[in-house]
Amino acid sequence: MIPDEDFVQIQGVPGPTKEEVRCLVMCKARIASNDTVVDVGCGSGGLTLESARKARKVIALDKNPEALELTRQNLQKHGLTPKVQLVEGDALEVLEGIESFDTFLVGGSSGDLPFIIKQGYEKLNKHGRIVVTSILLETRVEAVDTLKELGMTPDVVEVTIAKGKITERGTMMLGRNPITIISAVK
Ligand SMILES: C[S@@+](CC[C@H](N)C(=O)[O-])C[C@H]1O[C@@H](n2cnc3c(N)ncnc32)[C@H](O)[C@@H]1O
Repeated sequence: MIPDEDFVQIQGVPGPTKEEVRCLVMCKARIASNDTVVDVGCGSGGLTLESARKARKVIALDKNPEALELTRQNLQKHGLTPKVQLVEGDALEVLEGIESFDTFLVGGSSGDLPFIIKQGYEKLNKHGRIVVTSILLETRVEAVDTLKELGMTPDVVEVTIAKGKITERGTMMLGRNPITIISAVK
C-alpha cells in the first residue's frame, strides 16, 4: 500500500482513505490483473491508485473537479497515469455511458447510494465485486439493503484503527473513526 504521507493533499478535498483501510478494501475487491475497476468518488485518489497498481484499467469519477485534479496529481506522482481514465460528473449521469466492468468501488454518493449501487450492478460483469466504504450510519444500512434487494449477500466489516504515535514517554494509541466496508459478489 502507498503510505498516507505520500499522497498530495489539498484543502477542500477529503484526504485519501487511510492506508490500513485501503488494505481491507483491496482485500475485499479481489482485483485481478485483467480487471476493469470503476471508482466512484475518487477524492484524493487513494483507492484509484491502489486499484491501478493491480488492474488493467481504472475509471475514476468524481463530481468535484478539484478532487479529479488531485487524483491526477497523485497518479502522476506515482507513475500510474496511463492506466486511469478520469471522468468528471455525478455518478448517476456518468455511469450510464460506461461499459461493463469487474469491480465497483463506491466511496462517495451524496445521498444517492441505492441508485448508484443499482446502476453499477447493471454494468457489473458476472462474479464482479461491489465494495462500498461508509462512514455514515445511514449509508451502511442503505448499502446492505440495496445489495440484498439485488439478490446479493453482503459481507459487512467494521474497523476502528488505532494508530501508534511515538512520544517521549511511549507510544500513544490514537483512535480513528470507525469505517464500514460492505462488499458483495455478483
Ligand atoms: C470521502 S471522498 C473519497 C475518498 C477516496 N476514496 C480516496 O481514497 O481518496 C468522497 C468523494 O466522493 C465524491 N462524490 C460524492 N458523491 C458523488 C457522486 N454522486 N458522484 C460522483 N462523486 C461523488 C466527493 O466529491 C468526494 O470527492
